[in-house]
Amino acid sequence: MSSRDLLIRGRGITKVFGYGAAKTTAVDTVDFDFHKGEIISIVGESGSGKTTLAKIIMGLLKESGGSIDYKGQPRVLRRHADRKKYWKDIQAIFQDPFSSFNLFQRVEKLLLSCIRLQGLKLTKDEQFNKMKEACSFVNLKFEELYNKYPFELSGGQMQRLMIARIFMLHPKVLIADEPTSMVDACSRSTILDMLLKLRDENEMTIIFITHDVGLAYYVSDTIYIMEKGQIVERGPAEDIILNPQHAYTRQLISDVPKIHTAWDLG
Ligand SMILES: Nc1ncnc2c1ncn2[C@@H]1O[C@H](COP(=O)(O)OP(=O)(O)OP(=O)(O)O)[C@@H](O)[C@H]1O
Repeated sequence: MSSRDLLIRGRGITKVFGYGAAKTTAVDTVDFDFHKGEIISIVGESGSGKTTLAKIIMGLLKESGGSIDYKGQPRVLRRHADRKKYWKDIQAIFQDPFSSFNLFQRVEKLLLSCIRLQGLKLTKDEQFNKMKEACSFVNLKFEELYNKYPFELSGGQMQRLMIARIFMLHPKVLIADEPTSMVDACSRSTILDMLLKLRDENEMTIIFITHDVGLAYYVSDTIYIMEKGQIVERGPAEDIILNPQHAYTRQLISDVPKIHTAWDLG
């Protein structure tokens, strides 16, 4: 991919929590280059710093050191207006869908807020059709969700609803932090296929945050392996999985049975 397509570039990103003996370096001098339409997975065990890095990219946490460029310019998130503009382009789906929604806002209000965020002026009928279209994209029936509160939905329905929001918002970048943690294997591949379809339709950049090397191999163009806050290996998904160079990558892969051979259920 040419440097022309470079969308987000991070250099020396570091995040330190706490002070003195209680100090934790959650993210340690991380460099990254994410391109338009690229699917990236950041893979590592629990506590390796993936979510902290995702929150920094998202602009929800301030880095202790390093710099991020967005579309070739230093990213500035000082004023509310800067953040609002950035969040029009970059959206996230987090592990726990219940933490992402206002639980006292009905489903239709939640979807309507996406239409407002885009600044669209639509008639009631057009609004209804847009919400219906977004729900059917993720195999949800809008009529069945109408008038319901998020806490009345299952975890899987909530995760689909989050993707429906992304469908409506058309962000340039999506950060998906374990987006299929609440669904069974079958719904899992449906959700992944939905996200890949969005990438194909919108040239969206997707950053998957996961501990699952198999998922990373299945969906990504590029894999970053993260251990104890550092990126220990990065490269095309095929190279990383089929020809891992770092001992930690080899260990992650060996924990997944038969990642690149057919499953033998006999
Ligand atoms: N707000 C915080 N205050 C103090 N320490 C934190 C905070 N958030 C994260 N940490 C610490 O930073 C380290 C990295 O945590 P992080 O949640 O980024 O890891 P992770 O790889 O996303 O883990 P998981 O897969 O379990 O979500 C951990 O040691 C964690 O305890």
